[in-house]
Amino acid sequence: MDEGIGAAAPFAHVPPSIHAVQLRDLWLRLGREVILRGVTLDVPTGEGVTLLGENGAGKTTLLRLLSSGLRPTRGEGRVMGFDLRDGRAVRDHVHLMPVDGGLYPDLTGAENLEFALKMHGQRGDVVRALRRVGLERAATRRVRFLSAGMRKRLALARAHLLARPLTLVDEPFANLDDAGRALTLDLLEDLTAGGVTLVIAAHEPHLARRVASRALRLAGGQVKEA
Ligand SMILES: Nc1ncnc2c1ncn2[C@@H]1O[C@H](COP(=O)(O)OP(=O)(O)OP(=O)(O)O)[C@@H](O)[C@H]1O
Repeated sequence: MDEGIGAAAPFAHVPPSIHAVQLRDLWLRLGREVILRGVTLDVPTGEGVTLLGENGAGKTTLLRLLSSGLRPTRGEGRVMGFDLRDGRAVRDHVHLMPVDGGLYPDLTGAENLEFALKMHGQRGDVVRALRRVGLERAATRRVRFLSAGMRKRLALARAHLLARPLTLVDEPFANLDDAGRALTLDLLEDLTAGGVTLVIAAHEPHLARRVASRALRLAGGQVKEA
């Protein structure tokens, strides 16, 4: 039995939405490049999705759009019932774990987690979270001195502490050893068991699909069932 981090917040204020993601003919242009070309997609709440696609297909871009880091050029989108253009509401309900972890390099491991909790007005057991990912010794070390795999573990601990209803994870298995991959699967499983909807961009479908069984492929700017 896994030791839970025990911080999953009740999201009683989340409006009932049977869909975690609803996109309608969504287009996105970045500079001269059109990355998304009319994406239409429904992801029911609680249904885990593995997002596949070649390098440069647009997976990270789509995750950034779903977390309101980018605005659609055309089309409509809602996440957890909120319009994608409503950045504040989206940020309150969606967590993106970027491929590099998106951590603050000059803060320690513990400070990164404490700061994330504070930003979201949440409480959580940071010491326990660090222990859960085997990073007790990183509590007082600045992130800039951690290895890529350690940063990944720390970012996972943060995603787990925050447990946003829609959690987007970009390449969670990259830079991890076997133990790290097993731990990642455990933590992601915990999230889904707690009702979190996961979208995982990954190049390892055999791993990602163990926790997010529906597979989608992004190619030519469009999303299709894989
Ligand atoms: N800020 C930007 N401005 C212009 N083009 C961008 C920007 N960010 C990404 N792109 C382009 O968008 C396309 C999709 O990139 P993205 O990072 O989303 O792909 P990906 O599927 O996540 O790739 P990978 O598997 O390599 O991580 C690429 O052609 C990339 O060059």
